[in-house]
Amino acid sequence: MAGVAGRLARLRCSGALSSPLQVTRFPALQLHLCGPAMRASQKDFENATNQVKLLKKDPGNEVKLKLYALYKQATEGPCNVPKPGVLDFINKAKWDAWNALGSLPKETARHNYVDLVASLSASSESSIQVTPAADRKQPGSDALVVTSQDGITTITLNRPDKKNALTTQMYHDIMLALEAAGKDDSAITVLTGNGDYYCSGNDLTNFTDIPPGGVEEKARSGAVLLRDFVDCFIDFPKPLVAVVNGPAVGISVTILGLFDIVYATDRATFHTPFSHLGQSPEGCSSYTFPKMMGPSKATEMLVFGKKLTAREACTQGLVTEVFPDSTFQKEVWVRLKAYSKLPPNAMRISKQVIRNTEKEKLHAINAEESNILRERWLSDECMNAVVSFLSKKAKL
Ligand SMILES: CCCCC/C=C/C(=O)SCCNC(=O)CCNC(=O)[C@H](O)C(C)(C)COP(=O)(O)OP(=O)(O)OC[C@H]1O[C@@H](n2cnc3c(N)ncnc32)[C@H](O)[C@@H]1OP(=O)(O)O
Repeated sequence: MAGVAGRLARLRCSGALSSPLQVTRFPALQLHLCGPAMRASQKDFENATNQVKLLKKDPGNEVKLKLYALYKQATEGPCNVPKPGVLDFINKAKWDAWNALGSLPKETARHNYVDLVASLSASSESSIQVTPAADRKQPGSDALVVTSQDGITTITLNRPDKKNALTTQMYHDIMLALEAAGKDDSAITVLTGNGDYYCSGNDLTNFTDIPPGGVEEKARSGAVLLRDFVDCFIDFPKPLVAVVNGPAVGISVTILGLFDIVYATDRATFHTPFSHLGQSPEGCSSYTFPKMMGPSKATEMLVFGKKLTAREACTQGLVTEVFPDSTFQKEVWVRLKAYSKLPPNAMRISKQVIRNTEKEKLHAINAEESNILRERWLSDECMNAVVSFLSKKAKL
């Protein structure tokens, strides 16, 4: 554990790569202002540092780095600490951002900080004032888009530049979206991705957001989140369809066993590299995969990380049907629109007849997989894999 703790200490990030609130957890953010402010007063600056803690929306890593750099410049002046080593990538990113401000005067930095926080607060306010269509509560960030049309509620993963990797916020938003979709007047619910990927699985930077309770607390809360997330798929009451628009990795693959239909473009691949990541299967795949494809094919995927093409996944029963990429969207949506016109109550009841017998078992398996993963997340094998990816040394 000492090795893990050491690496985690380097991974730990209080503003650059984690939640918005962590911007405020730098020791340096304890105020010790000196000198008069010329354009933004000391009071404005203090208010702004408090306002940052109240932002409702994660401003993203780039903005967090800017805030960090401006804060340091405003309170300490030009960067005056040694450059961190190349492997200490988080502190190096922070150092780079601060150092890039050169000899910017403290007063200007203070003013820019106040301006930046004001603009973030304004956009955060306007995003929660938007009245959602069809009385739907909108997700907490743009990373998830929920729409309803033609009797279909579509939940779209919308982080194409990150291959739709799932942030902690997105897990929560997907759960809320599923809860609402389960109760709305649509007949079918679809999960899909925006961009060239369907989803690259868990966002590995989630591991860098360590709470005050340390890595054990992080692993514990991660396991609770995972269990709750997968429970929503087990319990989803109406037909749930995955429109797999590109490659799928990790948890986005394992939960496919809980969908009622999986349509895939022939460009999609299905990859569960848990051993490579020092992790273990989740999403009830330790049960659904052997059941659908037999234990040995499931082992190739879940233990040895064999990546399946869409056609192979279809042969194994993980995918319902594969479509040529050029006609994928058109063919799939025509099909789904026709299905959505079928009597919704009959579809809902038929789904429940098919699925309900297994529900209790699936919940127990989900709880067990989540517990096992909690242990795995504390292992050196897992931490090494995450560090390798985040330091850009490894890709799947
Ligand atoms: C609480 C619930 C936990 C549930 C447990 C879940 C487990 C899992 O899901 S395990 C699977 C985790 N996923 C991965 O290990 C995938 C890691 N990503 C990759 O290996 C590659 O990015 C790729 C193969 C998915 C795509 O490679 P490529 O086409 O070369 O694209 P880039 O690597 O340049 O990616 C663009 C951009 O996106 C970032 N990114 C992609 N995937 C993730 C990810 N899973 N987590 C964090 N970031 C990811 C990537 O770092 C690039 O970012 P920039 O460098 O900033 O552009």
